[in-house]
Amino acid sequence: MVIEGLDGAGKRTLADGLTTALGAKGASVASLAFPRYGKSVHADLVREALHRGHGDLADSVYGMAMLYALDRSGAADEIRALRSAHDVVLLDRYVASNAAYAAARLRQDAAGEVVKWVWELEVDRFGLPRPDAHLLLRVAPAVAAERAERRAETETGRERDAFETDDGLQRRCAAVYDELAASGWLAPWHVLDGVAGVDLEALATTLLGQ
Ligand SMILES: Nc1ncnc2c1ncn2[C@@H]1O[C@H](COP(=O)(O)OP(=O)(O)O)[C@@H](O)[C@H]1O
Ligand SMILES: Cc1cn([C@H]2C[C@H](O)[C@@H](COP(=O)(O)OP(=O)(O)O)O2)c(=O)[nH]c1=O
Repeated sequence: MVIEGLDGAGKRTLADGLTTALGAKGASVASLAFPRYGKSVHADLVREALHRGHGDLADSVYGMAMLYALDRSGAADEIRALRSAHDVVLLDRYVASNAAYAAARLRQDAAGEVVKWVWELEVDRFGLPRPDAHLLLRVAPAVAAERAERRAETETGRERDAFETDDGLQRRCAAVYDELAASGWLAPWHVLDGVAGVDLEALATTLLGQ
């Protein structure tokens, strides 16, 4: 089960809440967040590039997308193992993040070239496990930006990065996410209203009933 959405949408908060709600129903839950900072060299390079390290690396849409994909590729076996050991595996961001952000950066839509490239690279070539479903935590870009900014003020080590401070990118990314959800890209999508709030108990029941 993959949670997707803009920076600051509340994905980590949802993952924590859902883990508790699923656990209360007796389900065993494992979770993993991408990029795997501190666990994969590719993820650490991403973070450094987003904070202006490594020269002009962050300017390359395909270069950055390749690093995110390599991080996931290194986790493929772990995901498979978690899947066989747990009822639910919750992933905070996955392949669709690459599709949404790369398309938004290149001003393409969900039918564009880079979204196809992401699929060919990560699904066809790297053989990453396909999710059963996506949860799109949908909030207006302005709300996500405000939450990310507040988090940056209160949590150390969470300074907003090059993508998070780019309002235009976040707006275009929201539009691509909506298109990916509407087309059922890679797996079915459930759209959640991240402003009204999510009924965790009802969501846990729905997910376990699938
Ligand atoms: N439903 C919500 N209402 C208000 N604030 C929220 C909500 N969900 C998360 N937040 C806050 O917004 C910030 C970003 O949430 P987080 O879960 O870290 O987002 P993400 O993982 O999508 O970047 C955090 O400070 C969090 O406490
Ligand atoms: C996982 C992933 C993230 N991203 C982007 C989304 C975010 O703007 C950025 C960092 O990921 P994020 O999960 O938001 O990390 P942080 O803990 O720093 O908030 O990387 C991609 O472009 N492709 C991907 O595959």
